[in-house]
Amino acid sequence: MASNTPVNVTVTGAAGQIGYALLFRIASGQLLGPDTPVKLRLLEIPQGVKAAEGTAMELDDCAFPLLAGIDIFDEPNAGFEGANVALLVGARPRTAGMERGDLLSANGGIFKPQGAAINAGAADDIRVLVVGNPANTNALIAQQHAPDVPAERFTAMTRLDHNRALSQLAKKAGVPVAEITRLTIWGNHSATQYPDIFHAEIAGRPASDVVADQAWLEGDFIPTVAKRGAAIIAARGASSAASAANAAVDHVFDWVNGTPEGDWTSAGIVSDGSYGVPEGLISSFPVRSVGGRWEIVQGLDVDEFSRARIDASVAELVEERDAVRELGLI
Ligand SMILES: NC(=O)C1=CN([C@@H]2O[C@H](COP(=O)(O)OP(=O)(O)OC[C@H]3O[C@@H](n4cnc5c(N)ncnc54)[C@H](O)[C@@H]3O)[C@@H](O)[C@H]2O)C=CC1
Ligand SMILES: O=C([O-])CC(=O)C(=O)O
Repeated sequence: MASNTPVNVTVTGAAGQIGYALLFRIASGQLLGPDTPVKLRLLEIPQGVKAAEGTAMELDDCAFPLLAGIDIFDEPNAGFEGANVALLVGARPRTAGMERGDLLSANGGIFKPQGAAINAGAADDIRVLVVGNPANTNALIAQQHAPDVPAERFTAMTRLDHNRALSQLAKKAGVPVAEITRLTIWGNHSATQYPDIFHAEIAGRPASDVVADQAWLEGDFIPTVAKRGAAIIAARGASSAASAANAAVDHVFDWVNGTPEGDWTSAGIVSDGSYGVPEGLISSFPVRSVGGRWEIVQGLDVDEFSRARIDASVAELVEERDAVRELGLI
């Protein structure tokens, strides 16, 4: 994507806590690389515009050489006009005691008009990352309302789960994060997600040999990663923000620039039926980014232990899809 023409990056929920952690990193060049100028298009609800203006003032004050402009909108058609990258962050965050299912109707309505606006006015090469929860199903709603945009351009963020899993496994194995490859998050960005270490490698050796601790895997690793969002809320009194922004940067950077040779990452992408995930659902898979497109890593053995966990998370995605269908959101 490197060129002198600025890339239009639309960020919804720009005045929120993830927005505040994200915008400065985009403007500094971390989203698209150090040679790509960006124009920011901040989309907020009317009550959020003033705070977004304040953030825009601070962005100005950073004098980022790659920041070619900032515009602020309170209407989706204007916000997504000409967008090359859209980060759909704006949504209602989960508060203590609330499960993602509760959020479906509160947030579903936001993503229908945003999908339609992307369909109407975004650039031909638009890439969409949905961060706002429930991310997979919100991405599905937006995608369903953008029939002229290739479905593969709509993705949901499970990179934060992936990074959390990397960090937990690195701690257990006593190795730097950089030595771990081929981890996978399967399914939904929710407590049913399945962080899978059975294909992961630690310095080139199977992670399950290096760790070889089934009790830790089942009783510690999987629940720690899957419930990390709730643990952060309990500790911080607010949901993950800087780590979520970091994961969004990682996701888009890899999508545009490719995943490292020999490794893969995790992203919620539209299923083509691989690994028994019903076609059309937006589910997390092991993915490589090649030539600017996500590809599902094929041919991995899925044993009974993994199969049951993938199936449980996918079943939740099916339930969410059916629920938003009933609400008339897709
Ligand atoms: N996928 C993931 O890994 C993660 C997802 N999240 C989710 O990200 C979302 C945002 O989180 P925070 O920034 O902490 O929330 P926040 O409440 O601090 O900010 C949300 C912002 O979105 C704005 N907004 C609401 N509706 C909008 C609309 N229709 N158009 C444009 N802007 C709109 C609000 O005015 C607010 O400024 C939440 O849904 C949260 O659950 C959070 C962490 C990780
Ligand atoms: O759990 C939440 O509500 C926020 C979130 O998605 C996460 O931190 O993974």
